[in-house]
Amino acid sequence: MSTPAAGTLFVVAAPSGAGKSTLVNALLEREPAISLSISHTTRPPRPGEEYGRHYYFVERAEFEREVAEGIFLEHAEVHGNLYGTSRTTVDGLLAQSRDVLLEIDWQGARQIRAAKPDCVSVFILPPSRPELERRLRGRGSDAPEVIERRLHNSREEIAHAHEFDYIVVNDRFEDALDDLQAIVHAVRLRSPLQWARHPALIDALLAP
Ligand SMILES: Nc1ncnc2c1ncn2[C@@H]1O[C@H](COP(=O)(O)OP(=O)(O)OP(=O)(O)O)[C@@H](O)[C@H]1O
Ligand SMILES: Nc1nc2c(ncn2[C@@H]2O[C@H](COP(=O)(O)O)[C@@H](O)[C@H]2O)c(=O)[nH]1
Repeated sequence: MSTPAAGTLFVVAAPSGAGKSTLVNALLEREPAISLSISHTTRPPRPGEEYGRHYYFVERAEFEREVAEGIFLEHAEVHGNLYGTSRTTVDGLLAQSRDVLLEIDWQGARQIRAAKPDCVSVFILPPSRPELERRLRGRGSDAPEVIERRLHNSREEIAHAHEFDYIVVNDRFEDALDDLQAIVHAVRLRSPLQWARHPALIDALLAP
């Protein structure tokens, strides 16, 4: 008997505040067959965030022990906190032919590409730097110094956009969501899309 095909691993990254989580949550409502991997992190929970639903919140010592035990498929330090993806969770879901989505940073995406070359990676861009800042501040979830750090780090994140298979601009939310869903459908149909790479927008977002 032949082995059933493994699911697809989707990787989504973005500079903080571009709207990645909001887009991914809306995509998962449209595509309930995709499982979201819940990461481990040493970041303290934001108001309303729950253990096991948004993240597995752990102390740094515990996270470092887990790294040493090899439980992570990828892990990275992002904005001063550690984040990691459980290997057994992802491999278990893929083996059950489930599609899995990882919301991770560019460093993690690089590690995933090396470990799982068949993964499909998507980078979300904001339409402009002022809009990215408006969204980060408007979210109201982070202290001013955390927002400054994330805005500063956004340049490095965006500088890696070209490493991703697809780039989606999150200007009008519904358009970006349609784009993300079109990518998922194209992957399922094994019919790669011709997709814009947005070099001028990337240059503008990286400009001093
Ligand atoms: N297209 C959009 N237009 C206007 N606001 C948006 C749009 N998409 C998302 N937002 C808002 O921007 C804010 C940041 O979104 P979100 O929390 O999803 O960002 P993120 O990229 O996941 O950030 P982080 O990586 O820090 O978690 C939220 O308040 C969200 O409602
Ligand atoms: N490499 C990884 N990056 C991750 C993971 N989970 C989340 N992230 C990224 O961290 C930043 C900040 O997230 P926040 O929830 O504190 O706003 C963001 O870019 C996430 O995508 C992970 O498991 N590995």
